[in-house]
Amino acid sequence: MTVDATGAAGTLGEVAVRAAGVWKVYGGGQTRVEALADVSADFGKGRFTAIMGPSGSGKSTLLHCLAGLDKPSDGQVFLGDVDLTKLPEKQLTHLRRDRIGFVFQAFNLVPTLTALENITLPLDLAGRKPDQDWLTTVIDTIGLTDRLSHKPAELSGGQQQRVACARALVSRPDVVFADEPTGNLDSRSSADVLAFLHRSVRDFHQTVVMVTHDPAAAAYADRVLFLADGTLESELVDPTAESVLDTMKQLEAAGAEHLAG
Ligand SMILES: Nc1ncnc2c1ncn2[C@@H]1O[C@H](COP(=O)(O)OP(=O)(O)OP(=O)(O)O)[C@@H](O)[C@H]1O
Repeated sequence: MTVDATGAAGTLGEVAVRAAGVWKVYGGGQTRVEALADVSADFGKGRFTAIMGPSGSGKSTLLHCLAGLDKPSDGQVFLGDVDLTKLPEKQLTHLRRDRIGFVFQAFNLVPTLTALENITLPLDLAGRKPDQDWLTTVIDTIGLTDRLSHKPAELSGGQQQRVACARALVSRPDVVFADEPTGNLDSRSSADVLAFLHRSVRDFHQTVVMVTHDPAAAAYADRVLFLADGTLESELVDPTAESVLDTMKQLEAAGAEHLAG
């Protein structure tokens, strides 16, 4: 299925990232796995998109290809009008550093640095000065002003993940890619992190693409794409936890029927 929704709820907007006929094939012969099979999708600028699907359906592979962390076997990925699949590794590294933010399930903070130093690390590495107004806005929004001098080990999991989100946003990237950002968190901390990502989109026009297993997490997004066996099977605009759950059940039932048939 080709999904061509450049924005949610019928608003046609600019495209931040585009997958065009993306394939990712591992192995060959009897061990050949089509992790992605001809996936095409647009991810609107200033939108929050969730990617869902059963285990092994290709979610992480798609996220990694979209973020330039992995090369598709075939097809193209555009960040704005730059084709990531054509970029030499060095330019790709610079582009990831300057234009993309990442949030992973394991918070990946540097243990010897304070929360503030972790947040500004991407800019320090790039030799850039933070935009003070934006830095203050991000820090105010994550709600950790009184914890900035703490090391990661002195913060809860939810607080560490909010620091990781702030780090992803500090350079005002074109897109933040989040891979199961709430996978290690309890429901209260998950809600804090998701509310922050949601606010970064709604109030600050950032763009977020998030892989999740959790229907409640997906409900924070403007739009949910559902993968099954490496292909896009379905899409929901303005999702609720209930509508996401229903769609997942339908896809699972269709998958079971397909296997039985
Ligand atoms: N490096 C690899 N070599 C071989 N097969 C791989 C590799 N990486 C992923 N795969 C396969 O590609 C398919 C998609 O994997 P992927 O990790 O993208 O799925 P996922 O939907 O993110 O799964 P999960 O929800 O369990 O994390 C799976 O069948 C997986 O076994």
